[in-house]
Amino acid sequence: MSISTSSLELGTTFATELPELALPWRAEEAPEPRLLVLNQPLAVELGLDPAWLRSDDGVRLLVGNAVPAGATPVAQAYAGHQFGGYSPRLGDGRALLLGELGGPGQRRDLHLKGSGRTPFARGGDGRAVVGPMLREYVVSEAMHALGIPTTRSLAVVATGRRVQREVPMPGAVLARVAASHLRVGSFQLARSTDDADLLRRLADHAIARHHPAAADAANPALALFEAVVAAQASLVARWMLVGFVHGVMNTDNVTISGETIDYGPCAFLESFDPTTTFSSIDAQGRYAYGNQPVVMEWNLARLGEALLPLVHDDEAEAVTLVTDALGGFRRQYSAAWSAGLGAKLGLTGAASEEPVVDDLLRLLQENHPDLTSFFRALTTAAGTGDREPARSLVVDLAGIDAWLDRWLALGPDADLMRRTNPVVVPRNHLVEEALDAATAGDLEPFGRLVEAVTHPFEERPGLERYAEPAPDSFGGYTTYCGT
Ligand SMILES: Nc1ncnc2c1ncn2[C@@H]1O[C@H](COP(=O)(O)OP(=O)(O)OP(=O)(O)O)[C@@H](O)[C@H]1O
Repeated sequence: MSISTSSLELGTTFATELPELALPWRAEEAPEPRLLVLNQPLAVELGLDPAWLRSDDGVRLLVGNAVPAGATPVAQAYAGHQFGGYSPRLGDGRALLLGELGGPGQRRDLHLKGSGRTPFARGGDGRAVVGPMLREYVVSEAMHALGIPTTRSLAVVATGRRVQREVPMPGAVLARVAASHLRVGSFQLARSTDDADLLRRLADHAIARHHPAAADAANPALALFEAVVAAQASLVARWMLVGFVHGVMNTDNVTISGETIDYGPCAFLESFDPTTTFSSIDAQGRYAYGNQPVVMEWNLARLGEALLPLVHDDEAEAVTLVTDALGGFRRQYSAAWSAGLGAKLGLTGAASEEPVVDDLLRLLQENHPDLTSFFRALTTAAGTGDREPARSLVVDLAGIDAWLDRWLALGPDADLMRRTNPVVVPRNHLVEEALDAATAGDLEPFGRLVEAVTHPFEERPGLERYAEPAPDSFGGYTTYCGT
């Protein structure tokens, strides 16, 4: 494949269809760009030549120093509720949509994060630093490997610039790929302008790009809303099943596509405790693990409000229709959670609806075992009959023995459990260790971590430590990884 910056074609659908939400802008020049990590499989999937991306020319593209001919990089405008408070004007303060890869039906955004100040930067410096960008890289790729819809990470490039944080840190740009960067906040902004045509064009754009079946519905805007509700109910159930805590579920971090976006103060549960948060800026625990479904429902209500004028001319009727559609969230979330939990226990069909499934939650809440280890221990019990690994993780031995008797009597499918319960998730202490090393210039631990978390269902010799909880158990660990 022969490709260069000048021959790379990037679509401009968003910029041309929604100019009110797209501010043409250029990245800040990176003085000494250096590729830290390239996602070779993703590059190939996108039809990009990894060897070219590694070249000086490719790295200049990935850091924003060069723009392909015909491309129109834009900062995208959006609004959003952050920790419950409405910000009317957010937008990409430190990011740019370079353009779209692929044709109709398979368009994907190529986007830069950390590429310099834009008119949406407010007081920010427009920059990002190596640690958090590598963190987004490794966690998003882990999520993808776990089968959870997510934005993807194509590359992280060090800029060669020191960025002022608490102490000066090495700067970096993340090249991110997403089904799109349309957010609930994009609709909130469009609605706030009172420009009915803009709101309509945004909905049409979202339907064409993500939920094309809605175009043929009697009420396309309502069908779009229903499709986003369904996608997000499924997504949050998947987060909950692996113990993922997003950490900053503001409406500007909820996509219309149903992909997970923005890996800031996120982490995976270790000890099972629904009140767990990992973000020091979330003092109230608004975005705690156990709150995530209800927070997502709240965020979707904000999307429903934004769509009201498109749903029906009569506002009262529109509210009724949107409220009914939002009611689908709880049903769909519960169905996805129950089926997923059943699969984690190797149970399908009627067996997955047995009370033993829900009874496990009580056991988990009372004993706080490490979530990932516990389900792998159950996998062992189903496969070999060895109950000791599971027993070793709980205090209430009589309780677990009685529960194991009832569950094993249902004949759980150990193969299904092996495919469903990861051995490896990006545990916080391992991520921090790898990022600290990378920030100091040693990328080897990061490479090993990526290798482990992108094969989450494999028990591989030499990688045992990636399956182990932190030695001091991270139940109460709080971090905000900064930006
Ligand atoms: N250093 C910064 N300079 C300028 N703007 C910033 C900076 N950090 C964050 N922002 C802006 O603040 C808002 C909220 O930030 P948040 O951390 O949710 O987004 P992000 O991580 O930068 O990007 P994304 O949500 O696309 O992953 C966004 O509008 C973002 O562009």
